[in-house]
Amino acid sequence: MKDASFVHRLLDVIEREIVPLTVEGVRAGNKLFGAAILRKSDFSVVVAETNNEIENPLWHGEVHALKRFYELPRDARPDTKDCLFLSTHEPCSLCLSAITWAGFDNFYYLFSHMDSRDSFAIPHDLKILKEVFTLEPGGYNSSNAFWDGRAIRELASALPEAQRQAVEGRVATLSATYEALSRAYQEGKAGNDIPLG
Ligand SMILES: Nc1nc2[nH]cnc2c(=O)[nH]1
Repeated sequence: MKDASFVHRLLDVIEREIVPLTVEGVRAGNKLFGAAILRKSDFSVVVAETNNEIENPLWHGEVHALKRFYELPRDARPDTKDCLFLSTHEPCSLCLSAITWAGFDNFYYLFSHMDSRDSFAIPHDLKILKEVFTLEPGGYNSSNAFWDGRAIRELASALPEAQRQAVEGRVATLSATYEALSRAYQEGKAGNDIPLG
């Protein structure tokens, strides 16, 4: 079981490292997705990034973080097996593949594919899984030969009740932050040159 301090550290990274980048990214017209790569040894952040689809529709938050990661000099870049992959939203099919090809054995995310569709009005992740891979929501193999993918709230649900509630309180605050980012993105997206907006 992952302890409460681990869960809080992931939320800290989202709040302090990813959200500020995403505020800027959304202001520029990008979606609200973000990601970070942390060292397993001390949970320090190697890179944090945010979605940059207005530059390139492949620069999803996760892929953009991987791009930055591989731009680091080799001696400043830990092996992916020694890293945690953190994503604000459950990785889409593109990002699941990128995380796999980069050699991570894990990822953690805050919001689910269904949240992306229902709370953030971005249906494409689930639609691509259904149309291209014939997968229903929750239908991909979240524990497989390559990695274990876990929702932060699933980790929280295994904690003692008071600790679970403390995590849920922080998740509620973050949800409000992301709802505001979502409104800003949706209001401005008509003029953006993003194929699946
Ligand atoms: N997880 C995730 N899903 C997306 N769907 C569209 N863009 C993104 C992104 O950057 N991350």
